[in-house]
Amino acid sequence: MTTAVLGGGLSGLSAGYYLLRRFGKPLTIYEASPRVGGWVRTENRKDRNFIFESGPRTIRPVGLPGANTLELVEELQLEVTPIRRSHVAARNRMLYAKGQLCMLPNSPKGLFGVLPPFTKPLYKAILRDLVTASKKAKLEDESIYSFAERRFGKEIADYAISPMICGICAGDAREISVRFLMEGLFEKEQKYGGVLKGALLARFKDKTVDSKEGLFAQGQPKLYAQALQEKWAMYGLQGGLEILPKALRKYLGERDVNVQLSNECRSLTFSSSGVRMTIKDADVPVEHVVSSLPAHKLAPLVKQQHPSLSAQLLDIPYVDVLVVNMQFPGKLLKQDGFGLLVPPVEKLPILGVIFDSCCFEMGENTVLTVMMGGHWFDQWFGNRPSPKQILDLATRQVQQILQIHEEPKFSRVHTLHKCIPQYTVGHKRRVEGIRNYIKTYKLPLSLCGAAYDGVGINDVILSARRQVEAIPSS
Ligand SMILES: Cc1cc2nc3c(=O)[nH]c(=O)nc-3n(C[C@H](O)[C@H](O)[C@H](O)COP(=O)(O)OP(=O)(O)OC[C@H]3O[C@@H](n4cnc5c(N)ncnc54)[C@H](O)[C@@H]3O)c2cc1C
Ligand SMILES: C=CC1=C(C)c2cc3[nH]c(cc4nc(cc5[nH]c(cc1n2)c(C)c5CCC(=O)O)C(CCC(=O)O)=C4C)c(C)c3C=C
Repeated sequence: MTTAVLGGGLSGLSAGYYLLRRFGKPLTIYEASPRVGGWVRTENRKDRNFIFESGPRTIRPVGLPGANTLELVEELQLEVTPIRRSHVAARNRMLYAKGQLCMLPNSPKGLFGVLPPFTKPLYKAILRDLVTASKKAKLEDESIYSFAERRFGKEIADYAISPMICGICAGDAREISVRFLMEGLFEKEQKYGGVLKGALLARFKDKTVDSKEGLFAQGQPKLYAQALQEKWAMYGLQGGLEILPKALRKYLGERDVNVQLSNECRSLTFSSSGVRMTIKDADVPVEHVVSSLPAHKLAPLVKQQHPSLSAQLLDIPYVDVLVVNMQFPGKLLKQDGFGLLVPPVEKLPILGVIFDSCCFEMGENTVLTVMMGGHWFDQWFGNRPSPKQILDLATRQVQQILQIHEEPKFSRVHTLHKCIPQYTVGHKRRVEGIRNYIKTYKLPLSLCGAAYDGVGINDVILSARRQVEAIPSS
């Protein structure tokens, strides 16, 4: 079978890896930009012993998706930097709320005291779940905010769930589907009438990889077993996360997979014998195409032949994020940790700050990443401020929140346009609709990537694997 992949981000490169394993060659990956990696981008200042990440920096070694990524990392022989559960970056997560830095509880003991910004001990929210009946009419979906408010109260929805959603998709919890992060809990609530019961059941699941999934023929990956044994909370890669797409590209190139950079796909035309891709101005036929493109980028490619599919793809919204990396000489943080999130009820112009130099060894540097915009991009940045204005704003916020009064010595401002999809209420149905359309019209097209089956690195790699495994053999 001749196959091609659209997009050389992590999902597209992973699709290439799994396609090579399943169908062999010929195989070509078409990437519009002059580099691989998509949103994964590292600036490694080896000369000064620090790293700036404009996209992701850590991966969670959790469950089947986590094990799957570790299998790939092992195959590519990459060096990981584990962050164990005992590490300060795993233990200390903060909120900036009500004018102060607040440490989130990191042990069951923390549930019994009154920890600002909360005004009641957190165990009371759990009790509330136990005594609150679920809605009489069964729900198919709802926002994660309304679910949390219903089960645990408004304070939890505002100060725990909403900032968490900012730290995963820069989105507004009032719009994001409960199925995005809490599908299991939501379904158990719908079935049993309570989340706690569901949570208890979920604790027994997912500790080990379910061999029934049939993903790992040789047993669970060694690195995953090590991560479980050593209690990793998350991990990075030595040299930064961009090492992963670069290593995938090298692996594929060494096996004669054609990775064509600066080769944008401009349209797709399907027929009974396969699909014709317009790559730049050339017409390229293949039997099957795997698209890892963001949904809004795939939509125009299919619009002429399949306007309804195109419209459904455009129904998946995206948001813009501003990322400001800053380096300061010396150790300046008063409190180490992973970073802080700002609950949207605070109405501040930032979503949060990541303390990169606490997560990873960066010598005598303080490296911070300030993230802004997301769902609230237009509200704060609709007047398109200059990079200098954005840097000044981020620097003032760092001064105010972290009491760091120096100016950063090195900095970078990135505007990430439409970088993260929003799984708004009804997302699961929308994705089913898109895939049903493809099935009904027997289009030789598979969809993977952040638009559909999860926005994290683990999700996009696993989605590539599952989509490749589901391609019918001709
Ligand atoms: C700020 C930020 C922080 C994040 N932090 C984390 C984190 O800590 N942990 C985590 O697990 N995940 C994190 N993520 C999510 C993670 O980065 C993404 O899920 C992942 O990188 C998405 O990969 P992808 O391949 O699906 O998409 P993309 O990276 O968007 O790749 C798609 C590729 O397709 C190319 N393309 C577009 N149009 C065309 C065309 N017509 N023809 C050919 N090529 C085309 C693009 O140039 C791009 O290279 C973060 C994301 C962001 C934005
Ligand atoms: C502490 C501050 C954080 C900020 C600010 C932040 C911004 C931010 N994050 C994403 C996308 C993702 N982040 C993910 C994981 C993740 N993010 C933070 C913290 C901040 N993120 C933490 C502590 C973690 C690890 C999660 C954990 O251990 O519980 C992920 C992956 C989620 C997964 O399923 O593994 C994504 C995706 C964006 C777009 C963003 C911009 C504001």
